[in-house]
Amino acid sequence: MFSRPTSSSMAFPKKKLQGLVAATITPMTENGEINFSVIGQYVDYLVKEQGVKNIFVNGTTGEGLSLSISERRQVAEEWVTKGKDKLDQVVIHVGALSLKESQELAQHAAEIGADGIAVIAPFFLKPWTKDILINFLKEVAAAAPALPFYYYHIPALTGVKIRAEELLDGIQDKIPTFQGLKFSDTDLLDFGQCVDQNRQQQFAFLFGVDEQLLSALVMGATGAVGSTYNYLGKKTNQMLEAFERKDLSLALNYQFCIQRFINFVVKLGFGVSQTKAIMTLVSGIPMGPPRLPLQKASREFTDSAEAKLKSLDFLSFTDLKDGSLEASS
Ligand SMILES: CC(=O)N[C@@H]([C@@H](O)[C@H](O)[C@H](O)CO)[C@@H](O)CC(=O)C(=O)O
Repeated sequence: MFSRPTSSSMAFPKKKLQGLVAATITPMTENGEINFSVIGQYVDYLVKEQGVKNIFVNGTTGEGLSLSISERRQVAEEWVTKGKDKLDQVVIHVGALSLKESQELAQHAAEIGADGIAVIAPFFLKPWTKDILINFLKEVAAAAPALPFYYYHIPALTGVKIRAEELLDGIQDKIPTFQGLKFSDTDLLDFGQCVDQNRQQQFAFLFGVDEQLLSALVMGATGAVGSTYNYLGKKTNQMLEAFERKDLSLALNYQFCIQRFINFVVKLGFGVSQTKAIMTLVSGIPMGPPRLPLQKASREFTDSAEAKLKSLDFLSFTDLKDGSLEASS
């Protein structure tokens, strides 16, 4: 249970953000406009077919930084509207290079009834110290004083290498709405220390490297945000359940199986464009092409990914049995 003391000015969520959070794709039409018409269907698909009831909107997978501010507002609004009474939590990524734009988006997220906001480090003119980064985040958080705030740590993309463990040290004194970390990095020492040093705070520790989630669960991750939960949510939920039951051998089977797929596509070249193609294939909902500078995934990629998904039984959602690790390729 979420038990952090609350101040009267803050509307904390009924419950802590935990479990799987799908980093949503922004569906687009063939001519590059946002395809709002499929978002309702997308919500139903996540909930009914993948068992995923939390979403992270306008992040990396959602091409948030490639959208205009007006588009980001409309996308956020559509997900909140279509997710009402269906989703548990809708977190909006409001990070931007301009503090003012970020604040505008944060305020907007509060107005439309989102459940939280997340922010990456500005990545062109960069903050070089922890204190400067905190100051930036604090100014954004202050624009939505009633919304839980998450820091989105993704150093490989932002180039801001300030360790999350350092950043979290005393963060709530500066940002009272701080409620958790989305950690999209493979440094498990940093992640483990974030958990170890902040257990008392009841923060959400959301891991963002899907192929390594089991290791992060061992380190104390309380949830996960990722692109593959759009179409491998059900499989990953089975892994979470096995971990919860302390059946580590079965949990490892699931993680290895998921790794086989991710390893396969990574070798072919994997990113947001390929995520769009795989999601279209698995869900049947057209995600469309990505926006420039990204390029549409090739036909060869989609065919190979489909064959791999079939060979791993990922299109039929059958349960893995303990020992199937040896049987599958
Ligand atoms: C760099 C990147 O896109 N990482 C993904 C992962 O889900 C990633 O696609 C997955 O682990 C496969 O490598 C997420 O961390 C990104 C994410 O949550 C987001 O879209 O904001």
